[in-house]
Amino acid sequence: MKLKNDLFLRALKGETVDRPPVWMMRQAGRYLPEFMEIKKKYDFFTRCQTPELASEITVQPIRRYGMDAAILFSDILVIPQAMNIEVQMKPDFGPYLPNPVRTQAAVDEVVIPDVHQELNYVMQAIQVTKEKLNDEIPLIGFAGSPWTILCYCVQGQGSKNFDKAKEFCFTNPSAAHQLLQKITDTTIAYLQAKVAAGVNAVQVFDSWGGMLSPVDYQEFSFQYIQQIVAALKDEAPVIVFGKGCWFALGDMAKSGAAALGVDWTCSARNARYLSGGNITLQGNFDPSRLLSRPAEIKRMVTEMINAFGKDKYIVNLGHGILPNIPVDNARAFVDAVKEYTV
Ligand SMILES: Cc1c2[nH]c(c1CCC(=O)O)Cc1[nH]c(c(CCC(=O)O)c1C)Cc1[nH]c(c(CCC(=O)O)c1C)Cc1[nH]c(c(C)c1CCC(=O)O)C2
Repeated sequence: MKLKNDLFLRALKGETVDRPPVWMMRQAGRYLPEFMEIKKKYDFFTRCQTPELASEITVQPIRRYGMDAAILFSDILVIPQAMNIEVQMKPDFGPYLPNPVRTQAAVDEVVIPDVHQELNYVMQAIQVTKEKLNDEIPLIGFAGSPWTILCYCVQGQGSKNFDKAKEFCFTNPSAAHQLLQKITDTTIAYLQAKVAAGVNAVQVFDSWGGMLSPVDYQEFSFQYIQQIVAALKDEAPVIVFGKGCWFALGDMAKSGAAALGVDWTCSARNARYLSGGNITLQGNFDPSRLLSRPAEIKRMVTEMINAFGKDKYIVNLGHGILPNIPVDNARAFVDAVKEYTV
């Protein structure tokens, strides 16, 4: 079915456009009052697991601002949860995994699930969301990178440096690679199922890739992302976003990905240079810059588009939107793109 607004998919193909498409990482979230209303009534995983709620939260930012793509409300941690690892979302704390995976025996206990069964609620949420979107705009599905998922599985919670996750990789690489491969196999099946259920593109979030040195990144992160891209690229366009991973843009550009995410510490010029100048890039507004006044946000967004160029470019933030962003500032970000003319 042809979408009424296919700007995002055209940018992923590298086609010439009048203006670049825009969406925001974590756009379905806590800066929206209508999201907070739902959050008051249902806990985190209930929101993820109830297709009616997940689809409603997904379309909330679209109704308010009219972005060019929607991203399914869910979380990267539904994968470890489906792999027999307990995951809790503690209010005002974040993810908490009471039994972190830190030994070979614990890795052996991790299962590769039947994603159609264990994560069937995600596929249902996709179908309901597609109905609500009514072929207006594309829907993005996502997963965490295997390294970023391992970070939570081993550390057991968020961390400034993920020291326990790194210690596990560096002292027991054989067990670490077995865990990474189990996560990779599950993620491939999961993303393939999401595409079959109706998502138009997928994004892999390597949120903690930048914690690794370039050499360790190859061993513990990139080779697994490469497997995911290779398995998915003929089924849907794949966006790879690695926070702090500017050093890997060259390898990522050759991976078969349709587009690469960039964070705000890398200039547009550098990102184009490092990625070879031919692949679509996505990013990279500093999420905290949405705290500037709306007029200044608009000016900076226009400058950002000029720096990346309107083609082969998707306007986004350099990481997820912060909960304390005023709703009118988020609107200024989206409107600046829609008002863009060369
Ligand atoms: C690392 C990571 C996680 N989850 C995710 C990542 C990768 C992206 C990134 O780096 O930001 C991905 C994610 N999580 C969520 C989405 C929704 C879709 C979207 O709008 O982008 C997406 C794409 C919902 C969520 N996931 C979570 C919330 C907030 C809690 C809540 O709603 O109760 C939302 C809206 C909880 C969550 N989930 C996670 C953390 C660290 C937290 C708590 C801290 C935080 O909120 O940022 C793990």
